Amino acid sequence: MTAKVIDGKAFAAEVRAQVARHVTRLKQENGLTPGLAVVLVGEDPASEVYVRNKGKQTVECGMTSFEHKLEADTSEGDLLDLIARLNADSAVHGILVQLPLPGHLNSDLVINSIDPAKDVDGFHISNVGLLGTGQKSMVPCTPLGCLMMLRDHHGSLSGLNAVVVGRSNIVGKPMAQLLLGDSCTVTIAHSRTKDLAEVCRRADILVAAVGRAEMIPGDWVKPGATVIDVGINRVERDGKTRLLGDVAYDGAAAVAGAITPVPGGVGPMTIACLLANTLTACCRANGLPEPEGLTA
Ligand SMILES: NC(=O)C1=CN([C@@H]2O[C@H](COP(=O)(O)OP(=O)(O)OC[C@H]3O[C@@H](n4cnc5c(N)ncnc54)[C@H](OP(=O)(O)O)[C@@H]3O)[C@@H](O)[C@H]2O)C=CC1
Ligand SMILES: Nc1nc(=O)c2c([nH]1)NC[C@@H]1CN(c3ccc(C(=O)N[C@@H](CCC(=O)O)C(=O)O)cc3)C=[N+]21
Repeated sequence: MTAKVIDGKAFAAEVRAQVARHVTRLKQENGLTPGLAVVLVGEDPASEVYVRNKGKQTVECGMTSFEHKLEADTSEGDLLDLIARLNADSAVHGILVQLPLPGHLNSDLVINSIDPAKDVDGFHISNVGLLGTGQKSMVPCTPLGCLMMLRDHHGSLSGLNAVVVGRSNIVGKPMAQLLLGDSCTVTIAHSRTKDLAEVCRRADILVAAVGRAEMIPGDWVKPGATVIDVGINRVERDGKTRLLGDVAYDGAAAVAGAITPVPGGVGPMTIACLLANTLTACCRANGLPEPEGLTA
């Protein structure tokens, strides 16, 4: 079997077009322009590329982008002051603080200082709790993008065996919650999991969010399974920097039913979902109906 390639780049372009249509209507009918503030502390080349892409796509969707680049040695107090100003700013509907933060900053404290209604990453403890109890929340962008692609491919996910490799707060855990919400039988695997190969082979849906280039070989994939590769690993090969997923793509694509590539899979969907969340936050803040199909 040769897997169907799930084209995250094309899917993301559709999501952004949908967001842009809603933004046009919000402007015309309600005089509102959704605004997204991105805060980057310190210099990390990969983060800067990501932040620049986000800013560009935010503007292309008709929204306002506010970028705040702070020195690596910014104090926690100064960062919390900035977040307080963004919380109070009615032109800002979404706030994203790029992670990881430099070591001297307490990221839990920083994230939990964001107004949960503006927490478009869905990392605030209130949003985590709401998601875990099946209540309306802000849903983390990467897992939301994965869920959209899975629903599109499968229709219903009910009763499928899903294995999520990785248990981080930003990908693995919220991904597992969303899959459970769609009635999958969910296993969360991690670095202490015994016989990971065997666990993976049971998966109808295999989500890899580890951060180790090509650690999941093709023979861990159940024939016909859907493989979602969240990993973004920069690797030097033949003197060039290449982007590799957590899954050994060629081997997995030979047995899977469907697979997301890296690049061009989950990454573009993450940014599209960030814009969708900003639109959703703007609608909620103004008591307007939420856009359909753009939330979990
Ligand atoms: N495409 C996108 O939009 C995004 C991509 N990413 C990428 O996804 C990947 C994961 O990110 P993130 O969740 O933040 O990473 P973290 O480092 O926070 O978490 C990695 C997880 O993988 C587990 N793990 C590590 N080694 C193994 C192993 N040998 N076997 C099984 N599990 C293992 C860890 O287990 P333990 O808890 O036991 O240590 C941990 O739970 C990275 O490549 C990152 O760049 C991240 C965010 C967005
Ligand atoms: N508060 C916070 N929220 C995040 O969502 C967040 C974060 N911090 N820190 C870093 C990770 C990583 N992440 C990516 C998003 C898009 C691509 C992406 O668009 N990738 C392209 C390739 C881009 C390239 O060429 O480098 C692709 O996969 O096709 C990658 C990675 C979001 N993260």
